[in-house]
Amino acid sequence: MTSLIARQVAIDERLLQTDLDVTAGELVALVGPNGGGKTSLLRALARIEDAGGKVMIDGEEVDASPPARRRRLLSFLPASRDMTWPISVRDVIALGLDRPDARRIGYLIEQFELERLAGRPVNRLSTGERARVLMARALAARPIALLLDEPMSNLDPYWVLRFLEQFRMAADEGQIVLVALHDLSLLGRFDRALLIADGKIQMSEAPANLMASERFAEIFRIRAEPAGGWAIRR
Ligand SMILES: Nc1ncnc2c1ncn2[C@@H]1O[C@H](COP(=O)(O)OP(=O)(O)OP(=O)(O)O)[C@@H](O)[C@H]1O
Repeated sequence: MTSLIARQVAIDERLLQTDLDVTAGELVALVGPNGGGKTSLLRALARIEDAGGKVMIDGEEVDASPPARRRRLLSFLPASRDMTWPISVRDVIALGLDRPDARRIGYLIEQFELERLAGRPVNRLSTGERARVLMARALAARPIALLLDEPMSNLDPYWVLRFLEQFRMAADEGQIVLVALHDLSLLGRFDRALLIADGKIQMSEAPANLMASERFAEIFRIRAEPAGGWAIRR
């Protein structure tokens, strides 16, 4: 079974030594308070930062893979939507590929409804539009593992649902999908949720169990309201 296996990854003062197993087909959410370590964990898994330990994807050690292979193993979507270069939408998506593939780019432009914007420089898009372009780029090479940092933070409700649909499709097609997010109302759409705080994975549970737990409320400093939603826990 295709999986991502991380052993003893750590970043000084930000991420304690962490082991993690994620199986293809599983949609996994990563939640936690601000500064808890979500981005640090994703960056450690993507080997963007020197995090020690090792990360294996589908049995291959990421550190030992040449750049072109690494692009097939994983893609990391950063939380920032900043893009200052005047590169066209089509060309930004192409950056996710090793070699030109007009069909693949056309498919992604269609999936993310970017036809009208395809020739426009990305620095002249709205934030949500840029989020769609960056997601298309992250998917372009059909990487085995998708490591996505707050991909839905700037999206309208339609696009939140469309992104969730894309993630489910990716998982169903055998990709590994790990998504950091803050919107707890979306957690129920995931198969498993990891709660990270103080640089440590504190819990790994089915979302409903996680949200019903005392530890979850304590770490987030919120409590569930009887009528739905959340209140500050004092
Ligand atoms: N470049 C950096 N250098 C040093 N410390 C950092 C750096 N980036 C983040 N940190 C610290 O590492 C810890 C974890 O940060 P991280 O960005 O991983 O959290 P997060 O869970 O993604 O937070 P948020 O929800 O605010 O995006 C925080 O205490 C933060 O202050």
